Amino acid sequence: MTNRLDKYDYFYSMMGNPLATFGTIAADVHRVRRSALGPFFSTKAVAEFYPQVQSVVDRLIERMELCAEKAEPIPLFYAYRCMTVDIISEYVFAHQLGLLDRADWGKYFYSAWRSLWELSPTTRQFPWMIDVIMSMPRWMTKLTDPRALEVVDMFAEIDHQTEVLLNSDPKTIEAQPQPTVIWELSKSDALPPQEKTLKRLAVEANSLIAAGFETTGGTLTLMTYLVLSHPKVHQTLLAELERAIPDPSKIPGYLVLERLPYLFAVVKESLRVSVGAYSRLSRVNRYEAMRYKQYTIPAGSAIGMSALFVSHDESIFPDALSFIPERWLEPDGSIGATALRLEHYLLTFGKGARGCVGINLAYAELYSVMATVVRQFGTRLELYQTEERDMEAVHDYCAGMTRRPDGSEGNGLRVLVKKQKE
Ligand code: HEM
Repeated sequence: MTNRLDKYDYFYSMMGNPLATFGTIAADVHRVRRSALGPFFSTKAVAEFYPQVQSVVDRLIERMELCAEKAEPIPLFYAYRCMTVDIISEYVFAHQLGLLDRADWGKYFYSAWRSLWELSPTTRQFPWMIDVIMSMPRWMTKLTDPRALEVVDMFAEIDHQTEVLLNSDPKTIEAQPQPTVIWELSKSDALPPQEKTLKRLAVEANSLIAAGFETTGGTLTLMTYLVLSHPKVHQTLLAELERAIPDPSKIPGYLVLERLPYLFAVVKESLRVSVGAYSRLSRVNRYEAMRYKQYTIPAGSAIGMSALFVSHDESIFPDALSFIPERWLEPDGSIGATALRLEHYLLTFGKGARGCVGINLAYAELYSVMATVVRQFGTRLELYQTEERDMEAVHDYCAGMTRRPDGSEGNGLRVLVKKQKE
């Protein structure tokens, strides 16, 4: 069978701009874009960028400490999303969108995005609606839904930052210790000139920020909840981190962290439980018919599968609805053949040519945040008025989404950090 599978344009029309790598429909166009983009998300590239990741995580910790002093609950649902936006925007165009500094923990920003996702089943049927929303004058958008202005303004800000970056002095950009993705793409020999226009690069920047923000923020939210609602897991993880990291202000790089067996198991099991994309990620073979068992699938048919069916398959993950990090480890608690076997069935990042390009960055964030938050706050960290229903994926907007965290449907993840004893 050919591996030239296109994305299914009907399915992706509601969320992917076809100019971006994510939303590219045709396999041959995608191959060119991915080959230019991929190297900036390799293990080596992410390791070079990692100090920036850790510095944003440290800012989160500082803000959490301030809340601890005032005995204020921390809306981690929002805080994690602020952090992931700031990290990915730093990498994409060397300019953080600054959500972590917002007094409201980016609640307004999230609410605007959320409205866009909630519209997505409708815009899939009527894709022209997106263009209508985007081309409305500001006053009309404000009148229709003031929250949508936040999204429209963010798109405009991303276009602006892309332009600022592309007009920067090369010496300033190239003096930075790590590459800046959009800058590097604009200079890439792997892309023809029409792929390096301001318009296309701004769409790519936009798409990278969208792809890297809710996904990683959502996984971190669920993972923190799972750890805190399983006291034995929390204790075991904390004990491992205390042994491996004697000084909590010196968190090692993620390539070191991912070798800590229990942390590794917590991250993998959280990814499995989170599922990622609940929808069937649809593909089309335009070129030839495909065979599945005794069936022939005609060329041009859409096919797809949801990761949910594998991550909840009892024959692979017994007691699949339970959170059991130990299932990833050998009986002696080490990482070995079991992890290798189960990894094959972990579809949260997708697989193959259209699998997640940001997987290494996502892992860097998951390991860094989990190690830092748990090691830093230890047993001072506890859930605050958060219930299982706040974590359930009850909406399928491609990614599974929880109830709105603004009190209208649920409350998201909130934690309390008890004040440090003098
Ligand atoms: C836990 C976090 C993440 C999860 C669960 C996740 C999941 C996925 C999945 C399932 C896909 C395949 C989508 C499809 O087939 O339509 C995908 C693609 C993609 N992801 Fe992620 N992702 C995560 C983090 C990130 C990050 C941090 C970035 C930042 C760059 C990113 C960028 C992308 C891009 C650009 C694609 C499209 C790849 C292509 O078509 O070549 N993701 N992701």
